[in-house]
Amino acid sequence: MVPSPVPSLHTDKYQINMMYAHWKNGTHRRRRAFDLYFRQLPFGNGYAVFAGLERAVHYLENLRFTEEDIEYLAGQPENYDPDFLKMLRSFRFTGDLYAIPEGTLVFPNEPLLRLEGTIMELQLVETALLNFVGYQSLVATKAARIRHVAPKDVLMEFGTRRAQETDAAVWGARATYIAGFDATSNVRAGQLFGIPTRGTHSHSWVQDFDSELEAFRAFVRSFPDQAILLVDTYDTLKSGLPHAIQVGLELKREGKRLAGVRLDSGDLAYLSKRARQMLDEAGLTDTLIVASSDLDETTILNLKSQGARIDSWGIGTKLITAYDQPALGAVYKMVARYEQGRWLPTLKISSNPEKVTTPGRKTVYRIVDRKTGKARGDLITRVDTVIDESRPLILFHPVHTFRKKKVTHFRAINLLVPIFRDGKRVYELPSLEEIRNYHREQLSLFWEEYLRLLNPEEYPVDLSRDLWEEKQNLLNKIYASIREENGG
Ligand SMILES: Nc1ncnc2c1ncn2[C@@H]1O[C@H](COP(=O)(O)OP(=O)(O)OP(=O)(O)O)[C@@H](O)[C@H]1O
Ligand SMILES: O=P(O)(O)OC[C@H]1O[C@H](OP(=O)(O)OP(=O)(O)O)[C@H](O)[C@@H]1O
Ligand SMILES: O=C(O)c1cccnc1
Repeated sequence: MVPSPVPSLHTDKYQINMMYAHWKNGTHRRRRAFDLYFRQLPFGNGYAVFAGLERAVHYLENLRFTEEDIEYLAGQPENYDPDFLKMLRSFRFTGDLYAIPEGTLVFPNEPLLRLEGTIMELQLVETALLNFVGYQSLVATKAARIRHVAPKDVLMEFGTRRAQETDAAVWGARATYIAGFDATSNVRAGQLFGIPTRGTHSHSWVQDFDSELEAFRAFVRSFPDQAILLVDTYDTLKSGLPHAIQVGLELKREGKRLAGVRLDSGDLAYLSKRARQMLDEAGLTDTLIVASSDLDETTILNLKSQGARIDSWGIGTKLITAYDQPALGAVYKMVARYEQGRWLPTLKISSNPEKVTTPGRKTVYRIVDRKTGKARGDLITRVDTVIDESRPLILFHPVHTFRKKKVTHFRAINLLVPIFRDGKRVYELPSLEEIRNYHREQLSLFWEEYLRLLNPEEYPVDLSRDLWEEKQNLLNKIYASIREENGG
């Protein structure tokens, strides 16, 4: 099922104004190239998980200005020329898109998307693309951190009620599934994407009955074998668990099973250990223990270190809102201009050398050691660079250039694949299951040193020598011309 299209006006006003000014100047058809990337890893993690491509594809494919959009723009104080608005009626995305597949582990400064097209269309789409990729990659990365601390447990995404509105809830749920979550509570996300949906019940279910026992009996009657009973409405150890056990034993006598109990407050380590003991002593050894309540990777890791006996985790607020880092800070920068039949690299200078953009149309190779099957580093090259796998490759750090290494017996995997050519989609979107499996394979390419949660090793992302030199030359040229203009 394809979600409803993203409106073309889901953009910043300045994009429309630049489109208009280009149109007025007759420069709107200039061909340009942009890279979308981020500069810093979120949550102190050693990698990010790329997500957001599927939405970007639907968006670009369906990009249209409706009559209502045009009417709205006509009423704006900018007084757009009616001919410009007329032109928008037939507006379509006509450019090329290259992208890294969803689920890939990605690193700072690598182009995640490269777009080539008219300046007018490439300005328009900037905002929405940053919006999709930034948020979905952030949530996928947060989910990957949680999966890392609970590799074998059942992980359920419970965030919708705390999410930043509807789209964040459903696309966020999808991002968590890519990164290894097992299910979501959001039924619409299940319908749209085929993610398994799960649910227990709330405190109000228990409050709605005269007694907790009656509430539990009524619930399991509707879901024999599947019910998970929330045991903390009154008193977890003295009321909730004894009642759940009583109901569990009644089910057992009928040849059925109490699927689980959910702990939602108190000391989750202590309570889960006691719950396991009480359930086991009653013979309910296959009744699982689910926990929820403000969880994230740090709490889960702590609970595990305390010996918590929790089989399944329901995680909401801190996951869906990327609580400890609410934005990825992705950027979209012009990297090349097509002039007189050739692409000219362009860059944006910053006082911070790490923020100077890398000019030109580029791609990213993942260099994988053939013996160990592990990634040695990523290499950003010019788009037309072909890496000869039969010859040794020298990788060097783009800022600390003395940090070098020689790699032999490797595979060089080009991460950027064509998605659109001349506005036509040339890429078949993989299924969500394929993306999720691919993500798991991606993780196996990396040594644990890059994957650990705390102070991970920095994974090398290097520039090819010619690209590095091109950047230095362009920088020197720009500074020389600034000096000249300022009288040396
Ligand atoms: N043993 C534990 N070690 C570390 N953190 C824990 C442990 N048990 C629970 N927590 C976490 O401590 C926090 C407790 O939250 P809070 O103080 O709101 O209390 P609560 O028990 O959830 O009560 P209520 O839901 O009634 O407000 C939650 O984030 C929970 O995940
Ligand atoms: O804590 P989070 O990670 O955000 O997970 C979702 C929370 O949402 C529910 O609580 P809520 O108080 O909203 O409703 P309830 O009555 O069902 O407990 C649930 O019980 C979890 O505690
Ligand atoms: O199914 C649940 O237990 C659930 C779903 C969403 C939020 N809190 C709990």
